[in-house]
Amino acid sequence: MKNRIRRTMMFLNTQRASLVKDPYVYGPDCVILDLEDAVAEGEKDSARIQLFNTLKYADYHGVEIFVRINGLDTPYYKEDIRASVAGGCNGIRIPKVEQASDVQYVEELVVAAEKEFDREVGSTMLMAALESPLAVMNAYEICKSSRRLMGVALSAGDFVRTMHAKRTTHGAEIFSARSQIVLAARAAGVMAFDTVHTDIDDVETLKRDTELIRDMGFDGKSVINPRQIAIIHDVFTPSEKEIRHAERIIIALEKNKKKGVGVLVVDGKMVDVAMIEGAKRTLELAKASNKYRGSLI
Ligand SMILES: CC(=O)SCCNC(=O)CCNC(=O)[C@H](O)C(C)(C)COP(=O)(O)OP(=O)(O)OC[C@H]1O[C@@H](n2cnc3c(N)ncnc32)[C@H](O)[C@@H]1OP(=O)(O)O
Ligand SMILES: O=C([O-])CC(=O)C(=O)O
Ligand SMILES: [Mg+2]
Repeated sequence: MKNRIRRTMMFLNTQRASLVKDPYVYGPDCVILDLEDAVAEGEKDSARIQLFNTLKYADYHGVEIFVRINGLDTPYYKEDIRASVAGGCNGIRIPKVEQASDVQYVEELVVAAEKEFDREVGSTMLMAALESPLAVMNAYEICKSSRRLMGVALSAGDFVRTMHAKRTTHGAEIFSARSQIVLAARAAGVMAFDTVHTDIDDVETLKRDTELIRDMGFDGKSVINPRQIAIIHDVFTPSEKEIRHAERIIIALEKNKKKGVGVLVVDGKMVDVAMIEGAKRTLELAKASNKYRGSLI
């Protein structure tokens, strides 16, 4: 499904059997089985075999599975795509996408693999990681490149490297990339994901960064460690007050639509039809966190 709640997408090293067997226990919204940078150069083939077996035989209890394939400048990506599609992953995350044609090229290989392995053509989603200045400049074209493209992600490690910038805790070096990516994604109607936070013990920065990207309009964040999941989900969970306010907006707007009234006051604030989408999203996020059981007051 192209649109659903995806607050966390947790990377794991496909080389390590202890990681791939049951990552769903940590409760991420999605996992990313990584064949790219987490896997050592000499282990690419064995990681791919482990990937296929995991996709085929492990039960992830409904947690969505993406595979990060190796880059299009490596000898590995074609076999990575075949193994991912043959195993039946939900989607492929393409690293270091620079232009729309990179996505379209991968799509051609995915179609061929879907036919080869009797998968429904069109069933494998794609997402693109934007990891360079050129990729960020081309963000809108990339977001519009394919009907299969579910979303785009900022990858700050490689972005900062290719910008000759320095990764900081205040994040000024990635602010323009974040802005451009979330704008492009929203304009194209796809989802936007923020980068990983590599300092696992720095909970304060992770929390602050997540609040920032939530307020900018991002849908979620890439994650490298299970300890980061609850922190991010917590930031994306609306408060009781926000839930009740969202409910009152929906009820009031529905009621007044019938009467031909477009603008009204709820909890002392002006609301109009433009706010209904935000209110519904608040309830979706509340449901995802098990904080809401559909009471509508
Ligand atoms: C810049 C990029 O490209 S990022 C994307 C590529 N990088 C990755 O995929 C790395 C993913 N993360 C990891 O491999 C690990 O979290 C590390 C190496 C960073 C740290 O590992 P650890 O020091 O073991 O972390 P920690 O002590 O918090 O682990 C706690 C438990 O969670 C497990 N765990 C840690 N990370 C993950 C993960 N990403 N997915 C699933 N399980 C994990 C550990 O195996 C451990 O399990 P155990 O208690 O049964 O032994
Ligand atoms: O996709 C990510 O967030 C991780 C990554 O590759 C990077 O930071 O370069
Ligand atoms: Mg990278």
